[in-house]
Amino acid sequence: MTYSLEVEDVNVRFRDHVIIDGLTLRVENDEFVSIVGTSGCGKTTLLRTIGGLLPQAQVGRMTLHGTELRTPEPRATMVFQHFGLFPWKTVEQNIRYGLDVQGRSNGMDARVEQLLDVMSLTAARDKYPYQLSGGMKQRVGIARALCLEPELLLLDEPLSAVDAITREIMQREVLGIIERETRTALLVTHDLDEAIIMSDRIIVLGGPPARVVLDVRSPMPRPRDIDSVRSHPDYIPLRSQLWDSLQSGRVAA
Ligand SMILES: Nc1ncnc2c1ncn2[C@@H]1O[C@H](COP(=O)(O)OP(=O)(O)OP(=O)(O)O)[C@@H](O)[C@H]1O
Repeated sequence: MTYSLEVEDVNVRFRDHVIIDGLTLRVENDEFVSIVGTSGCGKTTLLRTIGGLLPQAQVGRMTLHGTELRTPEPRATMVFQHFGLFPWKTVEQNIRYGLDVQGRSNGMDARVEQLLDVMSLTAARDKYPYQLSGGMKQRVGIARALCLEPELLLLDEPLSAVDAITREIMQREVLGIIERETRTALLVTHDLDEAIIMSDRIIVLGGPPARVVLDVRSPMPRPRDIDSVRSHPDYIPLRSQLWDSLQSGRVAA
């Protein structure tokens, strides 16, 4: 088994409040894994720990392709729920930001153009965030993360702040991107349908403290598209299984 990400024995507490207590997680190469769970069970805390954003987290072992992961690194890039765009930078400048910080901008013009094109942002390249819709801002956030060509994409409810129609459009786009770019990805979401549509594997967390209630592999093969997933005979049974696990995680918490 080739694991891309290995996280063993994660422990996080905020003061006396234990949020994660000895959780272990492994993600295979190019696997798209969703983490679902009721509000407050520790999903974002787990993602932030993996992204190196929680210095107080204690982790027995955390590696990406065998190399230790401790602090925020371009190898593991996060896309946040609230975009995190710089209001004074244009779309293109926001996408290039990570490259600029790392001094990697030279020679990356083709990559930036490709992402502008893939994200349907070419016509908006000189616009500022205040001139963009929620869905466009989110595409800029995802393009900025992809521009760094991360080995691991950490997605913290990246589609939660957009309306239902934009959300479905974005789901289709992100699915397409993941299929084309084959990235290992961890997605935190509240949305069971989104988890089923996007994922190779779904982990249901209960808690806090966060613990794995269910770890299930999708019966729907890649390449996936929303319509074929929704009409798949295993869609409803899988959704019921996830829902039951969510309830059991909540009751036992
Ligand atoms: N910086 C912090 N300081 C203190 N407590 C925190 C901090 N961050 C998170 N918590 C607490 O840790 C618990 C888990 O929070 P977390 O954001 O990880 O949950 P979540 O499962 O992502 O929730 P949601 O689905 O509502 O976003 C919550 O009780 C929250 O109040």
